[in-house]
Amino acid sequence: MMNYAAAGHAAIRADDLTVVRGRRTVLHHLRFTVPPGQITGLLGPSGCGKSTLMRTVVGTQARATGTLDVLGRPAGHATLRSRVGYVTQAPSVYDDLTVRQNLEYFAAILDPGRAAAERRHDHVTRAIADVDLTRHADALAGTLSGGQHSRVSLAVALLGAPELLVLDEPTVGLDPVLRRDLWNLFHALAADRGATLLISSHVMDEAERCHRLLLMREGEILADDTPDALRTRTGADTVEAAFLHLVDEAATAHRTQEQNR
Ligand SMILES: Nc1ncnc2c1ncn2[C@@H]1O[C@H](COP(=O)(O)OP(=O)(O)OP(=O)(O)O)[C@@H](O)[C@H]1O
Repeated sequence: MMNYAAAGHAAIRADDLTVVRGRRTVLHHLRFTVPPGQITGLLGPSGCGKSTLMRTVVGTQARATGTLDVLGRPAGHATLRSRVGYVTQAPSVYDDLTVRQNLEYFAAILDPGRAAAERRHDHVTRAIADVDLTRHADALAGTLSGGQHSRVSLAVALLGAPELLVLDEPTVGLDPVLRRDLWNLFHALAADRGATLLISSHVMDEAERCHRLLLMREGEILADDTPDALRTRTGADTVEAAFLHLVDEAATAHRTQEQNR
């Protein structure tokens, strides 16, 4: 896993990325990079295009134009399947299987065949331990609490030790203790395994926990920077205040442009 990060390439590189859904252009000519081995937060209000961008990164979004390279390959390339883990907002965990059975099921899809049985067993055991569900490994997923349930989805994404983890609002609905524990896990994955994490949230205080931020609004990227640099640049105390400052700045620039036409 460390090789890609060590080579110093961007984990994700977008240039002129545009995505159309239905009749609407949802992402407009995006250009950004996501560095390897770090946590990049994708933040912005509901409906700004975060999930669409994540779907495009993992290759499940149709009608994307421009360039989008993921771990050095075009997004959605077959070889990325085991290198990218993805947790959606609507996780696909089977409630009538135990935690371990769920993981075994997905591990068998990812790494099939009898010869891989031992490796699969190790990956499953490790993924369950990573999300701190070892004590619940034999519980039916349907009997778990909301927080435990979302950690099963995360464990599925961790199978096979992916180099890039794309997590769509992983902490939504979790209590503060679980949120903190999950963020600690995200940091450990980046620091100890060199994983790259792209994590969306519309909770601005989570921004402070990221190494870098992509701030989005209405399908555009308002800023691509570190939390510190954003606060310094805008003279704001918090990332939330910095975001609001950038929104106002963009609105003023837009009005000026319109007037000069
Ligand atoms: N299937 C679709 N057809 C047309 N437009 C869509 C479709 N799905 C989403 N959209 C639109 O695309 C825009 C971006 O949606 P997206 O789900 O990416 O936003 P988001 O930032 O992830 O929102 P949230 O934080 O609420 O999940 C929204 O305006 C939404 O209405």
